[in-house]
Amino acid sequence: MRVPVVAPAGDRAERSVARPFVLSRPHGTVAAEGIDQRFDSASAAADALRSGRVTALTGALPFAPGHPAALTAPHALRHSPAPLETPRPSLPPIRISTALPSEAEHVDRVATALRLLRSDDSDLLKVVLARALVLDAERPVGADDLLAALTRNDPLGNGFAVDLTPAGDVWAGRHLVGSSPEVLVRRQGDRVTAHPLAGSAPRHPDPEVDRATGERLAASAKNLAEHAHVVDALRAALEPLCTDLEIPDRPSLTSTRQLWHLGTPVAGRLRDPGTTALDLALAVHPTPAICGTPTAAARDLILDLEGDRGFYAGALGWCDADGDGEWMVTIRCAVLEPDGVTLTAYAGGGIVAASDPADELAETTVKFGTVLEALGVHS
Ligand SMILES: C=C(O[C@H]1C=CC=C(C(=O)O)[C@@H]1O)C(=O)O
Repeated sequence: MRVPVVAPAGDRAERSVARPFVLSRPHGTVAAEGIDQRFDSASAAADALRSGRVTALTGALPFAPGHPAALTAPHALRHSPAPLETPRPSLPPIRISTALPSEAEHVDRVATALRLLRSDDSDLLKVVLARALVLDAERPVGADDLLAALTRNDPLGNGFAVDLTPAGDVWAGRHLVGSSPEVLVRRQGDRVTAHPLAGSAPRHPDPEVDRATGERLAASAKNLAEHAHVVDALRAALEPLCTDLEIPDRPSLTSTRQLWHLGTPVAGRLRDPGTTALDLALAVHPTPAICGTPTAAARDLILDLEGDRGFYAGALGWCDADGDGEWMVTIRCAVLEPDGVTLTAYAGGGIVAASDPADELAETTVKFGTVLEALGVHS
């Protein structure tokens, strides 16, 4: 999957979100107001926060290390204690124009990954492969309207919009929008929490079938194996940074409007109060929920098969002067081009030795539902 490059439109400013960052969550909304400084380097931004040169950071981290981040030090960080409440936006008709790659090519890529996962010559245990859909809106749409549509369509009020301009010229005027159900890491004082998700099944309109589907997922050896990689990686990344790490032995069921997931609530206490939420996000990213195991082998295969993912499968969030903050895994999302009419939506799924290519394709189709349903796109 290559991120399409579209020439910036002259009237970009009119359509950019007034706020460079908004994250709506069930427990509250955080919005950035004004821009003091922009960073394309996460480590430079983390240093600036630690030294007190900036008082807060918001934005997005890319999937691949070394690629530009899109971080903003805002004038102010506004907190409100509820999910974003907005009037229903009036969106133009939006249609799917292109699948990147084609469905057949995605199936081929999964088959390639399976050959490695099943080979004695490879140490690959899990890899998350993704595909993209390019969407065309009939007339220009603003990131704020997409944020409103995504947040209103999520039963819990999850939604985000991030201005990607700090990442440099190619990203100027582009916005990342979505509704992620997955908390990468959250810090409140010395309390650290995370809620990794991996393992999926589609929801069903019939409540009995729906419940049975969830129960089957909770007992599925293939999905439990897929999930265990994520929990193991989080434990390894958080243990040096936390005491009293509590991780249940088995995942529990969690759901979105479109999917059941296996999720594990993780909690611990910070060893060093100087470790910020951004430091924690950089320590745990990329988890095997969006990359794989071992990390380097999975990332190399992803970059080889898909090309640059940009900000899909990265992280987005905020961090304040106390070091508190929340970072979400960048999934169930799309990038809006500066022209306001072109969107690229992304969906991926974890592949393990027991995966089936056709099922994996179907899983990505269901995952696209989060963005497509919210925007009224019919495929
Ligand atoms: C990579 C995605 O989802 C992740 C999060 C939950 C379940 C997943 C799965 O079952 O494969 C993925 O790990 C995505 O939505 O693009």
